[in-house]
Amino acid sequence: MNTALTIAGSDSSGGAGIQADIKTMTANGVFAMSAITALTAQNTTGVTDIFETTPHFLAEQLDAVFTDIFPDAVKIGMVSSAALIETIAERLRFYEAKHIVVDPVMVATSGSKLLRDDAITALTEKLLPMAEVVTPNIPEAEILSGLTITDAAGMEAAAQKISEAYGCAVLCKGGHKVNDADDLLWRDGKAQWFHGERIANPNTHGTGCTLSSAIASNLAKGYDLTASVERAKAYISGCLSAMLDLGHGSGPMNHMFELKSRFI
Ligand SMILES: Nc1ncnc2c1ncn2[C@@H]1O[C@H](COP(=O)(O)OP(=O)(O)O)[C@@H](O)[C@H]1O
Ligand SMILES: Cc1ncc(COP(=O)(O)O)c(N)n1
Repeated sequence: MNTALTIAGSDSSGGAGIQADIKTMTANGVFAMSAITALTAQNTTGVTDIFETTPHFLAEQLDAVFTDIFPDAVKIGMVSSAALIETIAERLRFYEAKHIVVDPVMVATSGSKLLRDDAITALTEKLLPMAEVVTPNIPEAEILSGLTITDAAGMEAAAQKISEAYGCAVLCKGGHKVNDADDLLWRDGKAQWFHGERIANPNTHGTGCTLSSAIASNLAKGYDLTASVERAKAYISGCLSAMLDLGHGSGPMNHMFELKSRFI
């Protein structure tokens, strides 16, 4: 069985973070492992507290995973401090980790901040250069590029700038647009668009976590980046189309929309 590791924060409400990642990897047929960067006290309406793992304990988790079951792909999500980012970069370089997908999580769908301001430089300088692909949403792409994005051309310009600055492919996600949900991949100087029908579902808690984990799962199974993004788009569209409605805020998605288990 192919294996994937998520390095991210725990979401107590189960819709985003480590929990979304493990559900996604499982539904996509890979064995999921985790290294937890922080515990969040969170639900669909917001984050009330964050308890960070120490860099030492994060390194211990990474050592435990890499020395036993080497992951075929790694997804990195919420990492709130520069010290934790540096630990991840150092350990992943040491183990020569393959197929690294970085979701530069900055703000939760509910509006709560998940990255300290002083950690942005560590993220760009240490993690992006190691990434096979980085998956910013539009506000994150604006911060990473320093550009304002108002249309498709703006997504291309920002993705190109980030890609050229840090030497990685960039998938600028279109979930924050109004008319469609088209995502743009900038790789090796070329743009490639992935069409997504906009689904009228207000429950989008965890969409970014889910997409990046689905991409990592597909890379783990041996698909190339284009096929991995295509398959991940189909997966997120399925999760959103299932129209799960839980909680009082922007709720989580249904990862079981196509599972045909006799235990469901
Ligand atoms: N309402 C929607 N309909 C269809 N796809 C969506 C919708 N909202 C988000 N997506 C897709 O979900 C993925 C995550 O996008 P986005 O919401 O922009 O990320 P984030 O959760 O990081 O803010 C992207 O592939 C995006 O196109
Ligand atoms: C622990 C954790 N990690 C990430 C997110 C971002 O979620 P989204 O995928 O909705 O941007 C979150 N809300 N909580």
